[in-house]
Amino acid sequence: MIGCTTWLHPYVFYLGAQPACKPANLVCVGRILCQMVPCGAEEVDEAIKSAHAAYLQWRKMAGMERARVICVLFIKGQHIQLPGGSFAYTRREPLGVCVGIGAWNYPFQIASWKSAPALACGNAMVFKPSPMTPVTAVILAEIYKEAGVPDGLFCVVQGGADTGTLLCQHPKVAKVSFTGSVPTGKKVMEMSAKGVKQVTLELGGKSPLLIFKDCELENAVKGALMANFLTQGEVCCNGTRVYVQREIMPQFLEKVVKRTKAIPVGDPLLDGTRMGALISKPHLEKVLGFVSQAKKEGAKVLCGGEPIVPSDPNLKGGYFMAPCVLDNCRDDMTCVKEEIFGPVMSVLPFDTEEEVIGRANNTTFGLASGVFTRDISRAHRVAENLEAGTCFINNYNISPVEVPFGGYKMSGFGRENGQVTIEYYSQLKTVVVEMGDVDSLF
Ligand SMILES: NC(=O)c1ccc[n+]([C@@H]2O[C@H](COP(=O)([O-])OP(=O)(O)OC[C@H]3O[C@@H](n4cnc5c(N)ncnc54)[C@H](O)[C@@H]3O)[C@@H](O)[C@H]2O)c1
Ligand SMILES: CCCCC=O
Repeated sequence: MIGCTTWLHPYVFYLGAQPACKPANLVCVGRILCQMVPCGAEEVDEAIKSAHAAYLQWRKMAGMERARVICVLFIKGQHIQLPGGSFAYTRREPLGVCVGIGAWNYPFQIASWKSAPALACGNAMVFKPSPMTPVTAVILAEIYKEAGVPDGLFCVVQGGADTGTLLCQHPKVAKVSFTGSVPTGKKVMEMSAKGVKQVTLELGGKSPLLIFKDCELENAVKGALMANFLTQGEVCCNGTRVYVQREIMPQFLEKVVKRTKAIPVGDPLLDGTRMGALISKPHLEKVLGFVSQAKKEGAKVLCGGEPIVPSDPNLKGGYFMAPCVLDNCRDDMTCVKEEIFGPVMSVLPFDTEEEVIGRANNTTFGLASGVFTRDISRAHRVAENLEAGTCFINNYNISPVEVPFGGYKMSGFGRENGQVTIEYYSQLKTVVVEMGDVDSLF
């Protein structure tokens, strides 16, 4: 393990049932997966120092040399011609030791999306996974080690808010890339500002999905399911406010409810399963609380919204719930305004394009959005007018690693994935070269 600081003890981690992160030999949920000790000031300092020592060697390596252990994107500067044959050029240089702090819902991807470009640009990274999902970042450290990444360059520290705070406040840290909720993101930004550290914030969302009457309805229904129920609905960019043009609402609801009721919920290691358990008991209770609140505010539950105890005795301790579709929703309801982060779809009618764009943008979030229509002009017009970092046209939740991902408004700033990531893990040095004599004023 490369400089991988992982201790065993008091932190107790329960196994959720996320297909992406679940070890293959464990099928039970609600049981202890592992126990770890949160890192304190001494361990955090040790990890940052070891990352810094590795960085001093790594930063000197050419992109081609780094490419032997990590697939390096083309990192290049510019040449700028000046009068009299003089010129300037720019170099993209690394920032130093970067910190990555991750959420629990995409633990391996978040660790990879942050560390791979950071290392490719010549930085070191100290990564803190969520205390709910501490294991996969350690596996990533082992993968890097096997690939030939130098010792100390990628360090994993375990812990929660206190450890995260120590990382953000450490004077040797040049940048913090954070994925998590808006309230924690604000704290991270505040702490980083004190040390004038660069920040990338990948925060929460409450994204709109607009379904026009001229859409291909089967695709729109499938898209709405992808936008709401992928990974138990625990996805930041989910399109949980589903606006459907009034004329097609009955057909849409009939199809969406039929498909939702048929989603196989259970053991994510089985091929046929399409939805696992939620991450924890408190989170399940929070999501169910949103459903109760929605009912009190006038929403109608068309299906799901209640806990499920699967028939398999191995799954009895798990935090399963039936995916839920809410009808009769209004823009002022809690379920429509707040991020639920569970399998709950809120459906709302609309009449005109102008009206729905105004309603879709009436939120402090701006992570993603989607539109289903056969009208190509409308599709691009809507994409332009929605205030969000991503707009999916005639599909939803397609996020390949080549494509930039990130938010507008309170969903954050900076981008992950794609070529543009280089800008967020490097700084620009300008070198000015005089080819003649110095024309001095003095
Ligand atoms: N935009 C994105 O790319 C993206 C991706 C995944 C998840 N998310 C968001 O993440 C949230 C769910 O994740 P969560 O519950 O783990 O979020 P969270 O904000 O509670 O925690 C995120 C991380 O921050 C750490 N942390 C907590 N307090 C801290 C502090 N004071 N200083 C430094 N670090 C601190 C946590 O230990 C954890 O590692 C949702 O809002 C979801 O939308 C966003
Ligand atoms: C595209 C997946 C981003 C992760 C959000 O929760």
